[in-house]
Amino acid sequence: MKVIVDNKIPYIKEAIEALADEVVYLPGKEITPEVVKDADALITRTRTRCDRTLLAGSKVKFIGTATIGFDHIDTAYCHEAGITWSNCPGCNAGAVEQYLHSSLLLLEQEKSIKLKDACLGIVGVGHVGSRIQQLAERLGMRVLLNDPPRADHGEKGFVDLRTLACECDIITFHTPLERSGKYQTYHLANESFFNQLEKKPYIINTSRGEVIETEAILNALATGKISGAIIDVWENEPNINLELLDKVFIGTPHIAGYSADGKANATRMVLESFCRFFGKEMKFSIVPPEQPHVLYDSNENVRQLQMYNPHLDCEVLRTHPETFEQLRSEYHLRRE
Ligand SMILES: NC(=O)c1ccc[n+]([C@@H]2O[C@H](COP(=O)([O-])OP(=O)(O)OC[C@H]3O[C@@H](n4cnc5c(N)ncnc54)[C@H](O)[C@@H]3O)[C@@H](O)[C@H]2O)c1
Ligand SMILES: O=C(O)[C@H](O)[C@H](O)COP(=O)(O)O
Repeated sequence: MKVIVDNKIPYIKEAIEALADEVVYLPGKEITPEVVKDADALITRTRTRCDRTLLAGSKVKFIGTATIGFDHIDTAYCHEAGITWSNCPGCNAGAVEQYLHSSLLLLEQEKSIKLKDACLGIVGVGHVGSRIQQLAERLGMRVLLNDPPRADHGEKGFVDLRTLACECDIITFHTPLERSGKYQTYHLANESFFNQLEKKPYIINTSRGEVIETEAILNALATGKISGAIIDVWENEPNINLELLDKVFIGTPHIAGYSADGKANATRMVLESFCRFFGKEMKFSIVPPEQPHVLYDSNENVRQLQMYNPHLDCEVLRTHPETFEQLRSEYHLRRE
């Protein structure tokens, strides 16, 4: 069996080489139709678009993406072509929670937002959003939740986006990228959304860049409809809008989910799916490296920012925005 593996998936080598006859490691962008033609399986990340162009005429039967998001997989085409695919739900939700926690503390320390008096709006309350809800409640914030698919399933406790727009001091996006349909999220935050905002909130996006319309958020920043933004995901990565990078409070190169713990979860989960599909025994143990010995501060907030301060990632990106993809692929995976 031949498997193509994205060469930036950590902790996978020993396990996959024990499971497959031939393993080819490549950068995500170099996984081409030529390469996948005689492969049985792909283990990818978000950097490989898996669609008809890549897969037509190939032997591929299984695609596992070692990520939460799967908007890079054309699931309708996979269904049509009889290709089974899987993602890793929740694998790096803890890392995104860490990113949000540090970001909220920085808003309090540097932008004079009193978290205990503030209202946080969460758009999309799935694996990540639910953790952010619990985090915000621990921080003493008032929380409003928006999740139309869950509300339509009869679940209680959700409000519409307009209510979030009217009442929130901070609004954070955690939806999948849906380009069309009843629950479209493509450009969910557009001109009309920003026009509804009443409290000049801060906007946070760690979901997918296309959930926020770049021109609309730039306009909202310029006209003071929002007080600022924290942006980890961008339209058109890696060629991001430099004016937006310049204007945001914090801008990072799509690394909110980049913890060693989250990456190990992803690798383990993708291998488990692979084994389930091919009927192989799961003999591997994928764990992140041991925690480094660091003397952490006894104050909880200081310790949180000591463990992860997104300003540092922002500084590097602002200095060299042209290295967006390199900053990601060479990222020093942090610990949760
Ligand atoms: N920046 C990063 O490094 C990073 C890391 C992890 C996940 N992500 C992204 O974060 C997003 C959330 O991940 P998750 O694991 O929580 O996904 P999830 O599927 O568990 O949850 C998404 C939630 O959004 C809801 N939703 C769908 N359409 C909606 C709409 N139109 N309006 C409001 N809510 C809607 C769903 O009902 C669901 O509850 C995804 O886009 C994922 O790709 C980014
Ligand atoms: O969807 C996800 O899990 C995240 O966006 C993740 O951080 C993307 O990871 P990558 O494709 O860069 O490995």
